[in-house]
Amino acid sequence: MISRTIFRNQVICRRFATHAGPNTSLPAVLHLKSGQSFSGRSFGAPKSIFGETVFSTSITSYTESMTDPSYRGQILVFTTPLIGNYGVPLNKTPIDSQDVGVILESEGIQCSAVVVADVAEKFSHHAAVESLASWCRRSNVPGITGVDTREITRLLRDQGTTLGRLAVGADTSAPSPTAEQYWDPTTENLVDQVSTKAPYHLNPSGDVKIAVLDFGAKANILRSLVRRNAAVTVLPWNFDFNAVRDQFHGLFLSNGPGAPGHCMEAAMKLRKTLQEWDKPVFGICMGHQIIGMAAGLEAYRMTFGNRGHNQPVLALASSGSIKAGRVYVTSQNHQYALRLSDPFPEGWEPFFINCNDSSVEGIKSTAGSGRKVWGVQFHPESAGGPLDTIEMFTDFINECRAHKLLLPKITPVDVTPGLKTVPGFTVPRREVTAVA
Ligand SMILES: NC(=O)CC[C@H](N)C(=O)O
Repeated sequence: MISRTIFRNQVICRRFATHAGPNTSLPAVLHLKSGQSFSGRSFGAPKSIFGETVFSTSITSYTESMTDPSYRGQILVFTTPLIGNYGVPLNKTPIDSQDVGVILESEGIQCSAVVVADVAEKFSHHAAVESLASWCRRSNVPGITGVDTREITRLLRDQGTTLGRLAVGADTSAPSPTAEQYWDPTTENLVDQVSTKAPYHLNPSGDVKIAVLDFGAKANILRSLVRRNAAVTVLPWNFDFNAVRDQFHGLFLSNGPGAPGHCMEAAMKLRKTLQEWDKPVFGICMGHQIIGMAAGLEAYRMTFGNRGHNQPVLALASSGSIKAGRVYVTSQNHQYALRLSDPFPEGWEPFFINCNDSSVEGIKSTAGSGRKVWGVQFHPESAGGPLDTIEMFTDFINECRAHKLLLPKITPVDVTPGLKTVPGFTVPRREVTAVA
């Protein structure tokens, strides 16, 4: 049985692999605003683009990263050298109550371009239907292969996230762009481009009603709520939640692309919600930054940002499945963070801190505040990445179930059973700045 399945997959892969290789006929050049240029070959769409050049250290899940709406406007450099070797799956599922309509993180590729050391021309995976090059071509997204991604990453790691241009074909013989020509995606409200335009429902027969403010929600966040039997209503990012809040048992704020400052309007509406509504609120990444801004904290642009699936965070407080003193390995993709203020706004406390750069990784309402509100900078839903903190979704749903509904709690799974807590362990304060 197993060998027959392997044989069938090999036949399928060979069939697709024969006509799915990269378009190696065109030259491509990645220019950085800091002055460096890297020459390689084009694959995917034969077009040139501007964007913000960022690197991710994730070793798997290029399909999930590329469809994550938080990568909107970014030229994504993969530090893993061989990308594309398991191809790309069909991004559709039959709609049923437990489903959110896609296999990947959104309907299509969200990043502006991809940069890889060595794009795989042949791919092998039972669910793959096409190559990375073919998917990029079909999606009108350019890629460059054959460049030294170690060198690019070392530059970005020293000077910080840098604006870039991927020039393809005839554009490669044009001079590098001038500083004024580079387009900075963070000057635009990218959230408005990716958020749903109209409210929609998932799993309407679920027993707890959750509103999701969609700043560019990854599908696995919606899946993680639906799988815990939530009835989910997804609302546009600037929807007036206060007008409908009585219909819901909890509010969730999603991840999203670009600068959080563009969403100040949402933060001000949330401030009113938090003053007048006592039900649970949970936010991830952009959602966490908006909760922080509503609480009175400042969101600032980091020099480097964190993108990868191996970011260690230390829990500073216990809450639900999270134990103070434990280090959790997390999936991350962000450029902005909340500033650690001293004192913290009244009624709030830091929840997690990053073990590498000491940035704020989570905040929560204090026990005495009368509220249950948490935000985390990392991605508990991962896709891809480790599931160390996945039970934070169970914690949120349980708080919503307990709040006046009096439904029984779901038992969380201990996903890190072997981990010991280290009472009193703190991360030394480190300053991370760009090399001049
Ligand atoms: N994944 C996210 O939600 C990212 C939030 C925000 N765009 C940042 O870069 O920090």
